[in-house]
Amino acid sequence: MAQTLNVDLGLRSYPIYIGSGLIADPEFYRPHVRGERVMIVTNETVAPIYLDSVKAALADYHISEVVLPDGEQYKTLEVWNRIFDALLHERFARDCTLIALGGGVVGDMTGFAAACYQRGVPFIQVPTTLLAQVDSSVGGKTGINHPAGKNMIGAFHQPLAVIADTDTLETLAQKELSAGLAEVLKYGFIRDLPFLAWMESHMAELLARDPSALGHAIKRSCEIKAAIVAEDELESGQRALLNLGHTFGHAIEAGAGYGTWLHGEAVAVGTCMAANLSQRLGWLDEGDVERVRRLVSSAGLPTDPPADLSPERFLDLMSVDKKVLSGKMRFVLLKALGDAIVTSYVEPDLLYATLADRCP
Ligand SMILES: NC(=O)c1ccc[n+]([C@@H]2O[C@H](COP(=O)([O-])OP(=O)(O)OC[C@H]3O[C@@H](n4cnc5c(N)ncnc54)[C@H](O)[C@@H]3O)[C@@H](O)[C@H]2O)c1
Ligand SMILES: O=C(O)C(=O)C[C@@H](O)[C@H](O)[C@H](O)COP(=O)(O)O
Ligand SMILES: [Zn+2]
Repeated sequence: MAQTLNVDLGLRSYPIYIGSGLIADPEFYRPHVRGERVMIVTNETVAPIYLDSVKAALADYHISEVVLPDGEQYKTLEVWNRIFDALLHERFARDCTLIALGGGVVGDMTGFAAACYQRGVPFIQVPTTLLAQVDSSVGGKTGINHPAGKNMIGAFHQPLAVIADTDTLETLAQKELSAGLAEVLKYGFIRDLPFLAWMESHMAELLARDPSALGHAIKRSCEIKAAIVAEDELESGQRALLNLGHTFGHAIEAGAGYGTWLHGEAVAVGTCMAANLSQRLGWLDEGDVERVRRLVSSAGLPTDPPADLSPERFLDLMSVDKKVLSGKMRFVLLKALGDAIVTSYVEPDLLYATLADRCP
C-alpha cells in the first residue's frame, strides 16, 4: 500500500508515492514514463541490489543504464558527463525518460542531466536513502559540485514522480540512516515543534528502522517540503528555510574535501552552529541549544565542527553560498525551536564567536 502526497506546482505538479514494495511495481512507473526509451542512472553500490527490480518493473520499455561511481567526490562535471555519453552513444531522442535510482548524489546528477539533455527531458526519482526519500528527491533542486562550492552548478527541474520504496532502507548503512535523520530533524526545527517532540520520543524506533516510525517521518518530512516548495519553487523567499544548517554544513563538506563528511553529518553540525548563533543573538536560550544538540546527538550525528577548520577558513568557504546577495551572507537561524527565519543581520563578532566555538 502506498501513501500518495502531491507537490502542487500547476502544470508541473507531481505525486510522491511512499510505501513498501513499490520499486518493482510497474503501476507506479507506467503513468509517468514518457516515450519508449528509459535510461536508468544509478551507482555501483545500488545497481547490484536494486537495478534488476527496476528493470523488471519497466519491462515494457526499451531500457538502458548508466552506472556511476559511488560517492559525493564523484558529483563532478566529469562524471556527470558520462550520463550524456551514454545518452548520445545510444542515440536517445527527446521522447525518453531518465530514472534516478539511488541516493541524493545520483538524484541530483540525474535530475541535472535531465534538465540539460537536449534542453530538457523528463525524469523520475526513485530514492533509496532516507535522506533522498525525505528531501533530495522532492522539489526539483538538481546539480553538481564545484571544488569551490557545493551544488554550485545546477538547475531547477521537477521530476514527473517520486517513487519512495521504504523497503530499500533495510540495506542502508546505519550512518547513512543517521545522515537522513539530520534532514528530518531540520523540518521540525524550521516549522514543526510537535514533529520535533515526536522525534524526541521515537528516536529509538527510527534508529531501529521501525517501519511505522520511518513511514511517519518520511511522510511528514515530504508534506513539509512539498508545502514549502509549492509556496516558493525557485527560492526567492521561504524555501531558503530548507537551508538550515547548510551554510556551515556546505563549508565543512567543501573544506574537508567532498566525501569526507556525509552531507547529513555536516548539516547536523551546521544546525548546532545555527542554534549557537541564534543564542548569541538572544533568540534561543541555553536550554533550547542543549535540546538541539541532544536531538542531533541522539540521532547518531556529530554536533561539533572539525577542529582543523579555522574561523577564517570557514568564512572564506561560506562566502561561496547561493544565499549570498550583493556580497552579503544570509543565514537561516532560529527565532525559536520550530520557527526559522532568514537574516543577513548578524554582527561579525557574534558569527566569529560561533565559528571559533568548540565543545571541550
Ligand atoms: N536536491 C536537493 O534538494 C537535495 C537535498 C538534500 C541533499 N541533497 C544532496 O544529496 C546528497 C546526499 O544524498 P545521500 O545522503 O542520499 O547520499 P548518497 O547519494 O551518497 O547515498 C549514500 C550512500 O548510500 C548508498 N546507498 C543508496 N541507497 C542505498 C540502499 N538502499 N542500500 C544501501 N546503500 C545505499 C549510496 O551508494 C551511497 O554510498 C548530497 O550531494 C546533497 O548535496 C540534495
Ligand atoms: O530543497 C531545498 O531547497 C534545500 O535547500 C534542501 C537541502 O537539504 C539540500 O541540501 C539542497 O541541495 C541545498 O541547497 P543549495 O541551494 O544550498 O545547494
Ligand atoms: Zn541538505
